[in-house]
Amino acid sequence: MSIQKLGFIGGGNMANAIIGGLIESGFAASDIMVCDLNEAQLTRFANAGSKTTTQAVDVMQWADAVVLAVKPQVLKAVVTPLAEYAQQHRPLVISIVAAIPSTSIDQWLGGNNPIIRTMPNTPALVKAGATGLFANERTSEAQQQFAEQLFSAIGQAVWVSDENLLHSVTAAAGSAPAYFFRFAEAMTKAAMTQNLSEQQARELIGQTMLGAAKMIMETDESIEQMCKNVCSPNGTTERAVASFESNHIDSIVGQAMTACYERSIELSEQLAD
Ligand SMILES: NC(=O)C1=CN([C@@H]2O[C@H](COP(=O)(O)OP(=O)(O)OC[C@H]3O[C@@H](n4cnc5c(N)ncnc54)[C@H](O)[C@@H]3O)[C@@H](O)[C@H]2O)C=CC1
Ligand SMILES: O=C(O)[C@@H]1CCC=N1
Repeated sequence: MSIQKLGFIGGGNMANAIIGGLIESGFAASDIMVCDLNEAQLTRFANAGSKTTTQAVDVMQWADAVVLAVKPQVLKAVVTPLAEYAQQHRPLVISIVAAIPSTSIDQWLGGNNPIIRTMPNTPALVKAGATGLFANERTSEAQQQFAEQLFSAIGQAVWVSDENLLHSVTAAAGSAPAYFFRFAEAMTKAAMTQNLSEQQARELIGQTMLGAAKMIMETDESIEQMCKNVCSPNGTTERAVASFESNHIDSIVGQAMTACYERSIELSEQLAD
């Protein structure tokens, strides 16, 4: 079965980022249907030319591929009533929901469903997302190719063969834009104490983060060496890096990512069946 019609159950922050990036990459808005209980959330999708509904069953009956994009805490209640439609229509199910394993989603949808679990992130909105993907054994090669094309259209798609690695992907990518935003916020505050305006700081810091990221993605130099290349002996950068080291930056970052990883496992243990 070819996949053309893409449905979303949940039209919030992450769905909006994915849909925005897909339309920007040329995906037809009219081939997208979004379901959300909050009609205000649906307006932006309708304005972009997508179909909208407040009934998840409409998506399940219409779409060739259904993206589950509600919060983990409500997923079971949302999908369980859709089992009969999943069994009849058997769309490809793509979950962006953190922590909930494909086995639980499959059980809640009546069994034997092709499911691809993903862990995307919000830079998808500007086609610079990073997404981890895992396919259960009922997905076809064509379905896996569709998912890869979908998430490659909005950034980098990385397959994992062990679904448990999606906990690690959550810590390293799914949640990680927040780490960089928080770091940029701290840099902006510091820059403003050094008399740059907030706009000047935003432009300089944003471009520097973008440039560093492009160097990581487009060169083969180690990240450690690229850091050393900035540190002129006895210069300015050495002082900044020394300050980071004396404040145990590796420990700070490691503790944060461990907290994220452990919360993902905790949610899985709490919510999976
Ligand atoms: N925000 C992010 O950066 C990322 C989020 N995710 C995952 O994406 C999922 C959604 O997260 P966000 O978009 O941030 O949350 P959100 O709260 O912005 O969006 C969730 C949407 O689901 C809607 N909803 C709730 N119950 C519904 C129902 N019964 N039928 C239809 N829609 C319903 C809500 O009205 C809301 O608009 C979560 O499972 C999260 O773990 C994954 C990767 C990144
Ligand atoms: O914070 C969360 O739970 C979601 C999943 C990854 C990013 N946001």
